[in-house]
Amino acid sequence: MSFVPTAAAVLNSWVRILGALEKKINRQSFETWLKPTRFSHIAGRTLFVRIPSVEFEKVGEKYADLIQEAIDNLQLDIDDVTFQTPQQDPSAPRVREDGGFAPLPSHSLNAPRPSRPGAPAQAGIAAPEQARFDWNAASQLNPRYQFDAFVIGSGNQFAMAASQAVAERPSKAYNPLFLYGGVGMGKTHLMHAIGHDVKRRQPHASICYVSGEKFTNEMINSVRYDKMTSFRDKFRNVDVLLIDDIQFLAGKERTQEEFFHTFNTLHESMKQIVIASDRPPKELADFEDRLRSRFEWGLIADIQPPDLETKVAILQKKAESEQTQLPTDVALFIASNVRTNVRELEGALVRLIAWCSMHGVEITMAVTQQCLKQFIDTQVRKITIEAIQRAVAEHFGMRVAELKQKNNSRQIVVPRQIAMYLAKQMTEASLPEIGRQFGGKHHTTVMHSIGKIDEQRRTDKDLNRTINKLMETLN
Ligand SMILES: Nc1ncnc2c1ncn2[C@@H]1O[C@H](COP(=O)(O)OP(=O)(O)OP(=O)(O)O)[C@@H](O)[C@H]1O
Repeated sequence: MSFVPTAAAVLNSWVRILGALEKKINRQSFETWLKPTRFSHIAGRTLFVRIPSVEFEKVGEKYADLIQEAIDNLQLDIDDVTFQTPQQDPSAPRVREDGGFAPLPSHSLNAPRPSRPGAPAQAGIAAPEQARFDWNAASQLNPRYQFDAFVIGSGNQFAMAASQAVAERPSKAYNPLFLYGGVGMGKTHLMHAIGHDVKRRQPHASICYVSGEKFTNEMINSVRYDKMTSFRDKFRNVDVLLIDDIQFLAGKERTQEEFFHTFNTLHESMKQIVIASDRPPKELADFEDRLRSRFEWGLIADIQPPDLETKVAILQKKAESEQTQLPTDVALFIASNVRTNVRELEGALVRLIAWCSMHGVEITMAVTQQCLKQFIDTQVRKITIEAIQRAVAEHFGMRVAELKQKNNSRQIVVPRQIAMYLAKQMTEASLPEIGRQFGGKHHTTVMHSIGKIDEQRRTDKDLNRTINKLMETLN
């Protein structure tokens, strides 16, 4: 079997190159030109490195020979190294001159603002004596969701770095931090990890983790039983508010209104807010603009599905925490057969471990294939054009029938083209068949739509993200 590099090995490639360069370059040059650079991602055999500003572009030229030498010596599978500023790679965090990350908007969003009447005047973490809801006693934090249990891969390293920065400097690094990504990608894990980490550094901090659904239900009950004062007191007096699945608030005007004030109070008193969602702020349909725009005040970090190496590393880490020996070929087999959802990946492993312990057998490839057969078979179930249409319509907040109409307004055309593209990618339907299922479109129209999305996807990051997300949902 060929060697599969671990996620850590892939991720650390730039760190390892830097390690080699550090030995060859004088200290001052290294500190000035190389230390502020960061690994960004790897695409194919190109390593992308983030640089704080265009001045750093010359790093590539200046140290080209030494970089190449390091790549050769370290036997890395890299043909090219590209240096990009955050502007060239807008999904990346900005890097300050001191090497830390700065918020995307250039003006400081974390500067103290005048307090609103009634808002706690003091910034930072308040003293423990303050009368408030006891979030410690009610702790919602899962002890397993810690930073060191989180496996870093190219799809989540940005979100991880941002979460760690927030945990280290609550309300000063990025406020709010908005994490988004598909189902089971680790958003909740990162939020809890932030909570644990803040708590470790500042034991008196009150950390509130709440889902959008729970926030809504508590609010409804408080209205019903005339307890709005204590509801407000509870959520507006925390040091760190971690609110998960914010998309649940879609269309719930009163809850949004309440959350808007909670957000303002906390932000103005320099308390940290972390929000998780299944989509970026601008795709949150049925949300008030004033809320959506606030979500964009700090830093937005997405989590992309894990690649194969990351999936293998996650499995190995989970097996380790269960004190189970997981052979590499088995880890690879599970990682390649279970699609992108980490929760399902874990589910497969838990099932395998339980099965082997019940039958008193070692984990081998044969046993794994037998035990996970049904699990894997359901994974490869067929995806239909109807399912694609439903997913696309739901994502864009429209009706399936609209995708099939003769309406050529932009709001309809783009989702329709995306749906046709997905139909081609994810089903075996022919172009005429796809055309038929979209209200009788000619196959050349279908071909044109697919070509258009295929091309745009390469340059339009948001579109690419939307497509990845839809594929993930459908899988
Ligand atoms: N990179 C990772 N390393 C280790 N475990 C991970 C990673 N990503 C996800 N997990 C694990 O996968 C499971 C699902 O993650 P989590 O609940 O955080 O996902 P989510 O993005 O919040 O999903 P949802 O949108 O369904 O709430 C958790 O057990 C989590 O620990």
